[in-house]
Amino acid sequence: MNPFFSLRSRLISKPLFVRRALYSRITKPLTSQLPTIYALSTPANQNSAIAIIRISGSHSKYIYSQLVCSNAAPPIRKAMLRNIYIPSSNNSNQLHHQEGKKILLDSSLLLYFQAPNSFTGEDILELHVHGGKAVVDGILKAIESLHDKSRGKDIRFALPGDFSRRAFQNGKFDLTQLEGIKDLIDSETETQRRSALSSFNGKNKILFDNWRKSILEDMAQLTAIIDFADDNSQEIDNTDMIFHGVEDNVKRLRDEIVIFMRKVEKSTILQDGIKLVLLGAPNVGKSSLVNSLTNDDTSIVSDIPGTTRDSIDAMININGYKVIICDTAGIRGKSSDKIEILGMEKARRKSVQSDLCLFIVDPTDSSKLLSEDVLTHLSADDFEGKPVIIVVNKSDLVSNDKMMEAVDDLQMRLGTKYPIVCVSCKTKKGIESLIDILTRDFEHLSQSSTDSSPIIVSKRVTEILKNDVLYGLEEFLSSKAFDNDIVMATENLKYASDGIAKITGQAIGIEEILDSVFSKFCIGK
Ligand SMILES: Nc1nc2c(ncn2[C@@H]2O[C@H](COP(=O)(O)OP(=O)(O)OP(=O)(O)O)[C@@H](O)[C@H]2O)c(=O)[nH]1
Repeated sequence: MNPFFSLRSRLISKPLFVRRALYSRITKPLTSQLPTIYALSTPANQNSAIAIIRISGSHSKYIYSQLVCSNAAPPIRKAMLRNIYIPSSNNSNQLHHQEGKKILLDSSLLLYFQAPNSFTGEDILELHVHGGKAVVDGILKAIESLHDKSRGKDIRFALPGDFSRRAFQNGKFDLTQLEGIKDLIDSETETQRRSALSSFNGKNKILFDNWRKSILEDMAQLTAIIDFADDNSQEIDNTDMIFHGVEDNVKRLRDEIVIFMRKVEKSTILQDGIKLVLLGAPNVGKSSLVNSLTNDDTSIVSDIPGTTRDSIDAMININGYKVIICDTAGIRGKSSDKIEILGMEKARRKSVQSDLCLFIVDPTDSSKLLSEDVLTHLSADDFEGKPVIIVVNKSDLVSNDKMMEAVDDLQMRLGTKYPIVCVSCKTKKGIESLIDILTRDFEHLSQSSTDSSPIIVSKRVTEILKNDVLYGLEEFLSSKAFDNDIVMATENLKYASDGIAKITGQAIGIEEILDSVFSKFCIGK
């Protein structure tokens, strides 16, 4: 028997493909047997003008009719203003409907989406209700009261990520797109939003699908070699050529994935935040600069040297970049104060671990422009190659000539290695130029610019890319070189292609993957 028989049969037995194909032909969602779910999709326990309750599943229309006390079908995809009442279908609520009196809960805007043309692929009802706690609780209770399993009305509160999970199960999105939606909701800055949007729009999905297609094509070629070898056929005498062709493809793909991973690595800085550390002698204006960049009073500013005795981290947004700015205790000469010594040591450590440093100097006293401590720190081995910007602060206190003198002096002692920016935290002069320089450095650090979106993928995706996809491709390349065992080599390619299937959610037995992905979503998503 051809050793590839089972391999080939496994290749064509992807249940999700089959399910997707089926889904495109029928309108009934694949999740139609599941309970109808509902949840508050906007933040809980907060008073707001509007709160949105989302309901998804086959009983959405029933819930609509019970809440609005009408047997007419809801208009599809049309906003409608309706009174929402406590449902009468349930015995306990009969009391509320004595003498035909309906109990009004709210007057709300409703939207109805009919399967399969909805986010989940199921019937969806959205209730845009007034955002008071009592209103929301009352309506959620009203929906809950409609659950009656004996009458086939299985209705339950949604678990975290339930709506997205249904969207996935009904083939509306793949996992990378849904992770993109989660990132979009979590995004705090413009660059995070842009990268999340490109995942959500399916940019990564297309890339991953193409990679998988390429591996499957290579596997098909190798399978053909085995088939012909089994038949003892002379028809393919150029098997070596095919093999080398596959090998070249795999090498190309491996290199492409390595470059992709590098870009992902650079882009993760956007999620975690760029670490920006401020250094300089006491009283040069480090805390004032933090406040100028953040436009608030994050740091304590005082004219007593040594006010900042420990490092202070603050998350700020500079031109759309998430930045963890660290105001340090400064670097100064000898001190006998234990806390000060610890603070300076921490400042050194922080600067070594940072992505970028700002060295702030004060031009008012040229004798203190660059202390020996600062020079020693800049030339330290563990600081080698660190991007640094020299900021000459307090420009409002010196004449233009004195400022130029200070800049010349700095260039003479430091060379042209570091950009020098003159600012005044008091008048804000030069702060915009500093932000421009910082933005260029951030672009460089994260390999992102307005024309090239950074790539952010989840930790789950990077781990599978590394441990399954790249591993499988590397193993293919080495097992092939080792003993030309095509069966073994092809199994390695299968391992890589299954890895991609796990990423997008096309793999067999993905329940545990789904649990791990959707548990990170919030309720109502
Ligand atoms: N005129 C003027 N004064 C400034 C400027 N920047 C800071 N200062 C003043 O300089 C003093 C020290 O400022 P800080 O921001 O506390 O300096 P620091 O470097 O954080 O000080 P340490 O916490 O001691 O390390 C304060 O009185 C500030 O108001 C500036 O651009 N112009």
